[in-house]
Amino acid sequence: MKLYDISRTLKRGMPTWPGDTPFQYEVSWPKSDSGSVNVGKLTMSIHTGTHVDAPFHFDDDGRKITELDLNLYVGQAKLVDVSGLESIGADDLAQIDLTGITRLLLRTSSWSDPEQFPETICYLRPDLAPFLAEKGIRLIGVDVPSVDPLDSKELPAHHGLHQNDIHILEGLWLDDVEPGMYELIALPLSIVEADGSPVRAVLRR
Ligand SMILES: Nc1ccccc1C(=O)C[C@H](N)C(=O)O
Ligand SMILES: [Zn+2]
Ligand SMILES: [Zn+2]
Repeated sequence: MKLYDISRTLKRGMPTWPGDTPFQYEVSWPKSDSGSVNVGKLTMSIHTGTHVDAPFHFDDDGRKITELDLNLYVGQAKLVDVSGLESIGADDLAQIDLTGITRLLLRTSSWSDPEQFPETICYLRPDLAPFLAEKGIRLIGVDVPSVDPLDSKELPAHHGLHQNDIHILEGLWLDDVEPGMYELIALPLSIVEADGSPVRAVLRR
């Protein structure tokens, strides 16, 4: 069965949130020194590329990544194209059949240059979270670095999704997949205390 990779490749120089830790991978202990192996070292912000936000990211009392239900990151998902919208609210999804859908992936196509951090993105309006919760959705995935506007400090979409028990997956790469139903696999790493985790996200028909 074909796997569609919907993750962004992690590499030096890749875009990160302004002021955040740059991504770096290096062989910190080369074979010539260790005598047997090359040993790599990774430095990165958790919010680089394709990643899961844990509630602790935006709420000091929120759950950490190891406390989240793994079942939400594996299973049936619907990929919907909402390209061309400035933001997404309940009205924009009213015509889409979401019955029985637990995981919803939104292709906004609003991060035009993947080599640069975007200046503006399509964001989720506050009325979306209660609407999705009512439909039974527990996980939302987007192809942008945030579900809120990039200059937002209050983060209404993050908080609204959290209040409605909807988990957040950000920075997906959805350009190479057709809208439709898939199996999603996007498991966060088990990092104690962490506010999120990078994921390798894939879809399977
Ligand atoms: N990495 C950051 C560094 C500084 C300020 C914000 C961030 C974020 O990642 C927030 C964003 N709203 C997010 O979706 O997770
Ligand atoms: Zn994030
Ligand atoms: Zn976020």
